[in-house]
Amino acid sequence: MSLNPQQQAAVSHCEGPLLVLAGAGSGKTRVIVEKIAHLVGSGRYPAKRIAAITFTNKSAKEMRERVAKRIRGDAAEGLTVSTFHALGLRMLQIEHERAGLRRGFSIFDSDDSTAQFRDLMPGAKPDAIQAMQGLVSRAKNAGLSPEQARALARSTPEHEAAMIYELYQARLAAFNAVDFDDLIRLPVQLLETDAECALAWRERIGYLLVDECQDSNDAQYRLLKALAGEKGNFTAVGDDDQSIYAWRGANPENLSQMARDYPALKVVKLEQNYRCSNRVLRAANALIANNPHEHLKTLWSANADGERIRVWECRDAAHEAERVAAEIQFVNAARKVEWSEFCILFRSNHQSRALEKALQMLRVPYHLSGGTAFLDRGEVKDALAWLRMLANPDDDAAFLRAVQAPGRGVGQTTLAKLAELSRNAGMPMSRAIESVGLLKQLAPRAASSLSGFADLVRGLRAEAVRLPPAELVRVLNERSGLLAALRAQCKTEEMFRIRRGNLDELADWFDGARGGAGPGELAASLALLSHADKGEPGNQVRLMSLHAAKGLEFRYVFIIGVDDDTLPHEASVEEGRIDEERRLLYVGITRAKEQLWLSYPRESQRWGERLKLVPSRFLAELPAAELQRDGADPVADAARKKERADVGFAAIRAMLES
Ligand SMILES: Nc1ncnc2c1ncn2[C@@H]1O[C@H](COP(=O)(O)OP(=O)(O)OP(=O)(O)O)[C@@H](O)[C@H]1O
Ligand SMILES: [Mg+2]
Repeated sequence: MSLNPQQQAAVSHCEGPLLVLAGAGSGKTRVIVEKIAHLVGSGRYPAKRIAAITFTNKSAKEMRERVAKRIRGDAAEGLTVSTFHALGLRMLQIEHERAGLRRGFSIFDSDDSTAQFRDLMPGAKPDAIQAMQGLVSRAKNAGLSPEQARALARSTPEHEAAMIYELYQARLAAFNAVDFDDLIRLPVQLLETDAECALAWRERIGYLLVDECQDSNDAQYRLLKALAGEKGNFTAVGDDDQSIYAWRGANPENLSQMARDYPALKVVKLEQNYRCSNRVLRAANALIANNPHEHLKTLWSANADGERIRVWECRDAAHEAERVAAEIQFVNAARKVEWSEFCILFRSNHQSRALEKALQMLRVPYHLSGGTAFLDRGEVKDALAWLRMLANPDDDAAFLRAVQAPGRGVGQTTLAKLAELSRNAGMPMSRAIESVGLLKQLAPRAASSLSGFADLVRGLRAEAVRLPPAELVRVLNERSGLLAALRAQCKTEEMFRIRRGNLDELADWFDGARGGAGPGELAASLALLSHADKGEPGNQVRLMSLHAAKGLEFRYVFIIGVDDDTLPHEASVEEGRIDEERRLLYVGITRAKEQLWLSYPRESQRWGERLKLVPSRFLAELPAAELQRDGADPVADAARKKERADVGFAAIRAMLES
């Protein structure tokens, strides 16, 4: 597979900033991989001075594997391939002192943050709390410090938000903790204000490559700029038609801002799509042409036309799921296709339920990304809270979770009182319980329970120094009482086996993590793993959301729920964000290499009532010549039916014979 001339130009341009702006499947990610190989191979940069930024941990892993295949031996050693957040975390771990943090600092997940906001806004409704949290997060992603936010505030709500931001940040500092947004904001602030530090990092990272650049937010773009410096030794690749994270603060404008910030920016466009069948590509082109464009980039493909896109109208979601499952089983048997070559995409996670049921019924093996939310499991969160507390005595949020997992007869009133006493004494809660004088002010039963807890924590802290992290997790699960509580909680042995499995998986993960890192650092990097990244799918049909499918490709792709309530999502319609929904479908369609199915239910159940659905408005934007609708071609339908029946019988015969 040789590179085309434009790709070659992108790979060999090594001095100064480069932006590759191109549509789906045109080889942008491939350019990044080849470029890393080129930079290392030509001796311009050793691998340890190169950092490639990807959008998810999953794509980071994939890129690492692709690079390992391209570069032989240990020449790739020390290469950084990570997400913006993981890079920010590493920077903070190295620069913790400059950033005002102590070793072992914690990362607050959004639940931890919400709890803080709730506390700072007593009596406020959940909606108001969520809105405030969003506002503060937006300020952080715009790279503002609390002081800057205050200076910029114009209205009363803005003043209020700036004030809450300041209080929230003070809490984080007291807990020796950062939140996800800080993982980018703090490194940016460091690099922008500390010239010496910036210089050191530019020395450390000589060349930067950023994939999926259209989905970076302002703070991430600033991190890129601060790391790349004025010379701008970077390669960014992106596609404004695939910007699907505006709701999370992504700003595709950064792509044009880049041209203003770097007058020397070289822009390379790629126009050949290597991924999709021609029909799929023509459909995708036609769809996205409905969005406003400065420059419409039309992709072409030398691939075969392929089969027409099937459009299915189904009775309801259950019927839709059954048809999809049956079709997959049919294609798998008839064309000898591996399960892992199929992918089913949906707009919202709840849509996977009907699919799972249908796939289970037909015994089709599948892997659901995101849905299992390993890190959201109560027992895993409990164990992580324990680890956080052991590594960071200042982390009150972790303390509060751990002291109640399992419950030890310490009620909310006592905990509130303890919080107050420790605040007055100027120490974190996990230290306050070491003080006999302080405990005396609590009810005797609770005090004795807390003092027992303090002994337990002291003992485990000693183990934490001694034991390898994975071993620590195992010891912790036993001694903390987490396992025993889990056993008592589970109604069946089977249930206990599954949930205990989650804890084992956590220990395994620590086993596999890079050597030398302490439990605190590991807990921090684990907090960064998005759910979609956990668990290795085998030879299984993939189920995932359209958002999670970005950058991936599959031979056979099904997109379900292409109705006018789901895609475009009704909330987006109300808020006038149709263009982003169209991009989302564009991303979905362009995942397909060989064949694509689009389906929608005629009705759905909502709050116990039947709701009539109409096909998505986007279906009307696809060229009719590329589609094959249900019932539109009776002859073809009949032929397929017969073929399917034959294969069906063959499958049953095979089953009976085996
Ligand atoms: N010059 C080439 N010759 C043959 N195949 C290629 C070439 N360039 C890329 N490909 C293949 O095309 C497919 C799409 O490439 P890649 O994933 O890099 O595209 P992309 O632009 O990153 O897509 P997306 O926008 O979806 O992220 C891959 O299977 C890749 O191996
Ligand atoms: Mg890509």
